Amino acid sequence: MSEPYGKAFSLMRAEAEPAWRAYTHHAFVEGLKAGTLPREAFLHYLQQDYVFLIHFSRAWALAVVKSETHSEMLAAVGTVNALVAEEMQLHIGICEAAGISQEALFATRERAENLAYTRFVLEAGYSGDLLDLLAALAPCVMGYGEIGKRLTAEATSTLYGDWIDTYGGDDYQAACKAVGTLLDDALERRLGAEFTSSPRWSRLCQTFHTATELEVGFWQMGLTP
Ligand SMILES: Cc1ncc(C[n+]2csc(CCO)c2C)c(N)n1
Repeated sequence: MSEPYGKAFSLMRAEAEPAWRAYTHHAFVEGLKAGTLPREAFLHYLQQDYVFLIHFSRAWALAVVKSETHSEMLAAVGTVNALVAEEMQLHIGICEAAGISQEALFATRERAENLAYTRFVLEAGYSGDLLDLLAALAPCVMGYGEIGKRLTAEATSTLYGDWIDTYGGDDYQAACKAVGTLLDDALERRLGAEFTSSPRWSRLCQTFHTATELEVGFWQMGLTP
């Protein structure tokens, strides 16, 4: 399928090249695929990502605040729940197995690349509407969906299999589709069916592009514990 996560996402992704490819094919990702990523880098990334998820949960909670319909609220609240109940749980589990306690995880000092990304997303939501916020959130959700799907098919090692299964699995792929539908519907509701002709479109694509670059920075941070 050429638009597995909806129409707007496909258009925004095309506008964000080559940053999109740098994000989804980063050396960190290729290391997960081949099992060559040093364990130390992976655990460092997971600890930072735990802090990232705390702020991302806040951003998705803001999407509930910025919703204008019940179905928008349902989609946003479903993501808040998936984040807090499942994704953060994955990090806690893997870190605990590696001897990093939940207290240590919570006390992780946030790296600047991490802080820049989540505060950029929150600011997009604070000063804008649901569209500005979703444009900043989409690269994270769909990027990991693409990476998970590709690595499920191409991985040559089982070392990072739990991580790959989480994002390549049916549940997560369904969540990406749901966010794609939320984005398409929210755009149509606010800007009309021809949303790419709206004067707001280029700014939304710019927000998506910046968030994509911040994802590249996050992977790069992961490689430098
Ligand atoms: C740097 C970074 N980017 C994206 C994700 C993936 N992710 C974060 S929130 C969310 C949506 C709800 O599941 C998803 C998929 C991550 N973990 N870390």
